[in-house]
Amino acid sequence: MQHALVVEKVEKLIGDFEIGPITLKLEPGTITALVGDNGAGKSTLLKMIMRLVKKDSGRISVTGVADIDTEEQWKKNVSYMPQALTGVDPFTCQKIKELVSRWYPTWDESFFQHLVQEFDIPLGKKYGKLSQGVQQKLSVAMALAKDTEILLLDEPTSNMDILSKGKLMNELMKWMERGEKTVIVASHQVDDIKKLADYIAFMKKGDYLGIYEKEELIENYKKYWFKEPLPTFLIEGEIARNGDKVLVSENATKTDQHLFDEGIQWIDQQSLDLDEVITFKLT
Ligand SMILES: Nc1ncnc2c1ncn2[C@@H]1O[C@H](COP(=O)(O)OP(=O)(O)OP(=O)(O)O)[C@@H](O)[C@H]1O
Repeated sequence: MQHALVVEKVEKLIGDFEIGPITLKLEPGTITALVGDNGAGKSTLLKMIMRLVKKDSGRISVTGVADIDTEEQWKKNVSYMPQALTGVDPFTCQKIKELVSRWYPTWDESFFQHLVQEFDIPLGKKYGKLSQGVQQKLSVAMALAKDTEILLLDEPTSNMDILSKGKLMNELMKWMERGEKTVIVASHQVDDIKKLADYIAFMKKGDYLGIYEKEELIENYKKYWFKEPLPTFLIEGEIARNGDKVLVSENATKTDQHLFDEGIQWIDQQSLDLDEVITFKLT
């Protein structure tokens, strides 16, 4: 399988804060949510992929090309929506769009105009005068209109209202159907992750905890209820207990087998919600 984006053993030291090593191999046609606590290193990873921050070691390659030499080649393949645009406050949205779009040979003007309508973006207004939510709408509209194969989104909906978030989800899903698109989205929004992500990659305090298929991850985490108190020894897969009759597992297959072997019967069993899974992963 040809991966669309490969991040291999990437490391970065910021002061005494270590990020990585991070290894991610992303298949075309997938959305990966990058999830972690504040300051975990998610934005820094996206910036390293975007070459805005220099990595100390490791390799980042796109569609099998280890070193894309020119800016031009890079821009054909990758677009990035940062948390905030800097240095553009005095410019109108229209001007910013003109400055950005000319660099992208794949720029889709009619799609951009569709997003302007959909999100009600005031093209004639100065960026610095817009609310943060509207600034995000412009950023995301430009990122999608670049129509590159790889798209990196850093907290795209953190300031958006509920209606706009929903619209963006739908636009992004439709956008994925345009071709072999590969997306990484750094997000704290569980609803977005639930709806969009095929994979979830976790970071915690600079450490990379791995990448998981979302459905598989949800299936693995289960809560069990028992009639009788549990034995004191650790059950395989166990990660938490509430009292002595409720157990949480991160590997339901192993837990089921162990309980069966020990002749312990549960009275109820339930999958965890994604926000609970994320909480367990990051604590
Ligand atoms: N330019 C910089 N100078 C100094 N420290 C930095 C710089 N950029 C990032 N850091 C530090 O690196 C760490 C990772 O920051 P980063 O912004 O990548 O985290 P994050 O996971 O995106 O956080 P959040 O969820 O809050 O956006 C933090 O401790 C941050 O303070």
